[in-house]
Amino acid sequence: MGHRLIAGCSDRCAIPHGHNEYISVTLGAGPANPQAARLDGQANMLLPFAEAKGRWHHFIDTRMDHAFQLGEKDPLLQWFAQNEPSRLDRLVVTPGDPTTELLAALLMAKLNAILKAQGDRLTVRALEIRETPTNTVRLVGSDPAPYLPAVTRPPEACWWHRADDSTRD
Ligand SMILES: Nc1nc2c(c(=O)[nH]1)N=C([C@H](O)[C@H](O)COP(=O)(O)OP(=O)(O)OP(=O)(O)O)CN2
Repeated sequence: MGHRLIAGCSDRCAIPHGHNEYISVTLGAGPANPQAARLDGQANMLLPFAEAKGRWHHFIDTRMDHAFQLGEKDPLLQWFAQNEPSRLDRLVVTPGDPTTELLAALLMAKLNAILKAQGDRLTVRALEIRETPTNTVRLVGSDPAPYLPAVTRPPEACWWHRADDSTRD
């Protein structure tokens, strides 16, 4: 992925640069029906691994991999809108700078929305982003709300609360 941080980190961080980020997710039995966590003595799967991973991997592989993460006030957004509008869908637009902390919270919200749309059979227990070998952010639990910046628009107008593949509004 690529990104830049313009709100006060450092000159170095304000130059567009990239990281090979690794995102790890821990899932548990879903909240919809805790009884459903008991294995049935036959197939003995909460959900086939392929099904549990498929939707999320599709989002990560098609929308996060090689994306350019920009804060919603970054003037580079306007540049893409004017000069390369066909690439707008390759942007991940964030409320404020796209730090690792923020991305962890946004992606936890996105995964919550996706799992809910898949029937609440699984729930997030933790999400970790390793940005570099020396920088890792790990959110434990399933509620990113305490970390998400306050935004004035309703949840459905925020891509991270929608179960679709959007990464901007
Ligand atoms: N709290 C945060 N601080 C910083 C973040 C962040 O997401 N959250 N991000 C950055 C930049 O992305 C920067 O590119 C990475 O930081 P840095 O540690 O300087 O990266 P290095 O690969 O140079 O790490 P070294 O261990 O120093 O080699 C900055 N800060």
